[in-house]
Amino acid sequence: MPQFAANISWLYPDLPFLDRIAAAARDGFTAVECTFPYDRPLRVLQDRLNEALMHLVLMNAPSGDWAAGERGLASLPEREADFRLSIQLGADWAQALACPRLHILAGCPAPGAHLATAWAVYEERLRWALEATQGSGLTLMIEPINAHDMPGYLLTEQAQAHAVAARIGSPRLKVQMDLYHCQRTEGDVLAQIRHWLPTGQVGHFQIAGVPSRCEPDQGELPAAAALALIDELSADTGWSGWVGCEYRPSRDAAAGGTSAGLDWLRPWRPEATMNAP
Ligand SMILES: O=C(O)C(=O)[C@H](O)CO
Ligand SMILES: [Mg+2]
Repeated sequence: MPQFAANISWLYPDLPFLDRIAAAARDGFTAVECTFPYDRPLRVLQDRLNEALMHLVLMNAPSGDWAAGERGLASLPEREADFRLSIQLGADWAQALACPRLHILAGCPAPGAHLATAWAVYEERLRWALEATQGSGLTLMIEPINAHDMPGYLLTEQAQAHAVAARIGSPRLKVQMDLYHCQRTEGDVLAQIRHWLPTGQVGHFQIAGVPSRCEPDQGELPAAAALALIDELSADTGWSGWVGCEYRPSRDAAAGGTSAGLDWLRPWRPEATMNAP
């Protein structure tokens, strides 16, 4: 059975960030993931995770000036010093939170930038990050992201990410396969899962409906078939990661919010106590 993590940067939007951990626990999750936890007190975050008996399984390294349009620093030649600091900070937080996976966003090269240089810088930076975090137990993640949501983002296709991971060749560098981005960019998501999961280079899945990015069963993503395939291939290959629920709930608080929209998850967690009716 796939294991599911609630992405608390996206789910439970009607609650304060820290309260989303307990809300996810009430809905039967045993793990959460998030994007950027850095503006909350680390100690409080640790306490909330411990109180809810919740694992944090994925977070992002700081990714530059988000408000100014930056989406990671890893491929930006002029941001080397800031990139290194972001990895050090992200790794420190991940370790303090016992989070085993740290996503490093590739970044959006400036319009007109020399792309071959951006790719070379990206690979060199990932190698540096692996070296800098050696002995930490952290797995570093790279994620192809679709160009509708993140115009100009360097890494958009599964094959690009897998080629980078294969060239670098570290068991601590894995691909974060977000089925929402994959379906939007490349389509044919079942064939993509069947092709890439057995490589051993997929370290995490995420899921959302396409194109709305709401509950996974809304829209064109074959969510049930995708989860069944992950289940089947996990049994064949021994894959044992998480599926992050990274979507924007379609129901507001008055309509039951995130919890009421979790019906799609019910077949996959028969043992869990879920608040959803
Ligand atoms: O946007 C996504 O899909 C992600 O998973 C990243 O964390 C970007 O924040
Ligand atoms: Mg994602």
